[in-house]
Amino acid sequence: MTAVPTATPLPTEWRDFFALTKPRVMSLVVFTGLAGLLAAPGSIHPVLGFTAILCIAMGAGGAAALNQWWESEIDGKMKRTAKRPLPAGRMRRDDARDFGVLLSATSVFVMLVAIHWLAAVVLALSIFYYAVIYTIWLKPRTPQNIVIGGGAGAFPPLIGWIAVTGDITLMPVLLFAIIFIWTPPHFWALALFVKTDYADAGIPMMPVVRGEKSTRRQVLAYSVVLFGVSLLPWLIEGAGLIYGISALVLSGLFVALSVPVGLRTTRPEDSMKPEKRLFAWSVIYLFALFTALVADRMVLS
Ligand code: HEM
Ligand SMILES: CC(C)=CCC/C(C)=C/CC/C(C)=C/COP(=O)(O)OP(=O)(O)O
Repeated sequence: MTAVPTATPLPTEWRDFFALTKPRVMSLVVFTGLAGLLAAPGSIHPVLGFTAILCIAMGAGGAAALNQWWESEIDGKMKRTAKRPLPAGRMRRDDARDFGVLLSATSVFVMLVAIHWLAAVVLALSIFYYAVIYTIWLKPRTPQNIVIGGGAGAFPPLIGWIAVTGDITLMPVLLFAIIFIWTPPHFWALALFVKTDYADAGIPMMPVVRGEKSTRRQVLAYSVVLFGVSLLPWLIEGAGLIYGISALVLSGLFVALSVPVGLRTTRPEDSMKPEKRLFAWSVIYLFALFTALVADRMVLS
């Protein structure tokens, strides 16, 4: 009897380089970039469209590698991140840096020669924003790191859109705004249940510096603003009814899940369930909202 061949796992080094790109987080980053590209008016040759998305993925992955190169010591102090390739000692720091620089530079270069100069400029800006402005400058200094730094993760739909149209209009700016406003409740929901991790690593995240009560109130406030901002593409008639109704339902649920987070008083015996639920929903929410945007565009055209 012949043995059925089983899939050989990637060699450890390859898996570690892949892990440096934060693949699970970046899947949503790339998805929102794809949604921006598909929702934009006009069309792009599928090969060029694929190239543009590949550039966003490489740029985001390269920036994530640079983020871990810079933070290897801090990552080693937190339970959530201690098993990453650098703090776990499975990779040399210089290799991670070189990998990050190579991916980032290649992504911008290919975007420039194959797609559009403006898409390349905005991609370069977002890599710089995440790797330098957020990681090196803001994150260790201020509890507003997420609010200002959130801009980095909001660029991909804008880049996807520019790849098709070559310019920036109100609609892609609104897509940027949705992710920008979504980021604080997404992250602070998580930070509320890994607060001690950040405190141990000396990172001034909002729950550590301002306390839980203030963070909870801010999560709720941002969620309410997100509700309004997510409806704007529909209100300005940049998207139709499929998007509008989806945004109403999805953002309504976002606010509904933020209420128990926002109004909860802090008691040591409390389980952290509401913030875990909100964090999980934040990820599903963005996938679903951008899917609705694309579905809407497909039906309209
Ligand atoms: C400054 C902005 C952001 C911060 C600080 C942040 C932080 C985090 C952290 C710490 C996690 C936990 C998972 C892990 O350890 O890797 C996480 C998960 C996640 N984030 Fe964010 N995030 C931000 C923005 C974004 C953006 C813009 C996106 C996509 C558009 C995103 C997508 C995700 C996804 C999909 C997960 C779940 C990953 C999983 O299933 O493990 N995040 N985020
Ligand atoms: C195209 C392009 C460059 C996109 C960038 C996308 C981007 C900025 C995503 C931010 C998401 C992210 C992994 C934040 C983690 O914060 P952290 O690094 O503080 O989390 P950690 O504590 O897990 O290291």
